[in-house]
Amino acid sequence: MSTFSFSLAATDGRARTGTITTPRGEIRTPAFMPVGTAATVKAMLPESVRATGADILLGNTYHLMLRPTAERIDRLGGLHRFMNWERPILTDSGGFQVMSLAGLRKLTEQGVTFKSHIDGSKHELTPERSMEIQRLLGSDIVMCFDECPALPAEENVVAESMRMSMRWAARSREAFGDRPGHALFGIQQGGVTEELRGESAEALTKIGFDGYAVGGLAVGEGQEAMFGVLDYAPEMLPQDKPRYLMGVGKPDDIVGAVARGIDMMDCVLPSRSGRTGQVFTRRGVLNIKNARHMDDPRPLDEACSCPACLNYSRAYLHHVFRSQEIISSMLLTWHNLHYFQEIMEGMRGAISAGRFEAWQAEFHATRAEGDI
Ligand SMILES: Nc1nc2cc3nc(NCCc4ccc(CCO)cc4)[nH]c3cc2c(=O)[nH]1
Ligand SMILES: [Zn+2]
Repeated sequence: MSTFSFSLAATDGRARTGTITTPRGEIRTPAFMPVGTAATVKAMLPESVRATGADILLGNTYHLMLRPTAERIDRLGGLHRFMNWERPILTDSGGFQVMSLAGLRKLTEQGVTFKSHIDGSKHELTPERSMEIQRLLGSDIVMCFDECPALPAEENVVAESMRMSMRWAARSREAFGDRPGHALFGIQQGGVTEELRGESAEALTKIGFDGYAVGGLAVGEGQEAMFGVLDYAPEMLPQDKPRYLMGVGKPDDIVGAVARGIDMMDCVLPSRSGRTGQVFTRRGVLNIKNARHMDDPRPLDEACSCPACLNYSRAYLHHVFRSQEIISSMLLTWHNLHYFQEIMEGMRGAISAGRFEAWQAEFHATRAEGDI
């Protein structure tokens, strides 16, 4: 079947569970997307990413346009072939990464020009160019080209930025064209101001998209302010389309977002923190570099079935981390991604069974404070 569709299976309060069907496979929601920025989920083989339970991963327009370029990936058969991941890929549109990574940026109504953080070469991103890059990559879910204002920002600055992003959303939609089996997602902006979030949701719904992201969050506002926006923003978006919260987050951010109606999320946290020794478990967070693990024969998490927990002790993981051995990044990343997917699977089951409240209570109860 060469179409893209979303079907809701059950709801429990504001939480939802369902399936996104794409020509490259199904995505079970709520879904967590591992981040594969430079055509790899760092320290993981694609088959290992799949083994953690991921149905879809995220790629980045900004990084791939700079190196190896979208044209080269297209000539080599597209991003799926290039990175040996044949399941769905969502690509971010580049604007956010330009503002957080590139040098010498110039932002106009047309788009943004910038210098590569890799070699200083000059580049331009516009809604039209971002759509072309994501088409060359072969992305299954394409994100509109938007502008995410850095916080803190005055409300009038947020309003003007949001309105430009809405004009760019229309240009993105126009440039995307008609591509059966491929989806284009709009991105809601508006900071932490309910009226602006409503104006953005109205503008996007009028243009019409296959899914809708809540953008402009996880930019330093903190969990309380983020949840405050999520208390109203997701439900401003069409209820029959997937709702994607960009850049989130810690386990308790993810659970709180699903409880407020979010269907998809992505975050570098499990992979990036795995490389710094930070391990997420159902009883809280530990850092394997701490000397207290040096003689500990226990696994990271007695209840975890990932390869790190089945076959290695904390003592070993402490040793290879301290020794800066490559296997350290492999095992800790695998464990963290496995744990994040286990949270998603737990929520999908709980929402289906109408017991999400109880599941949330259990999730919060088992998280000890401090050392575990
Ligand atoms: N197109 C688009 N993309 C986005 C990506 C985002 N990513 C975030 N937050 C990521 C925050 C984040 C950054 C680093 C780490 C690792 C810490 O060790 C964790 C979270 N917010 C975001 C907002 C947008 C947005 O409006 N538009
Ligand atoms: Zn594990």
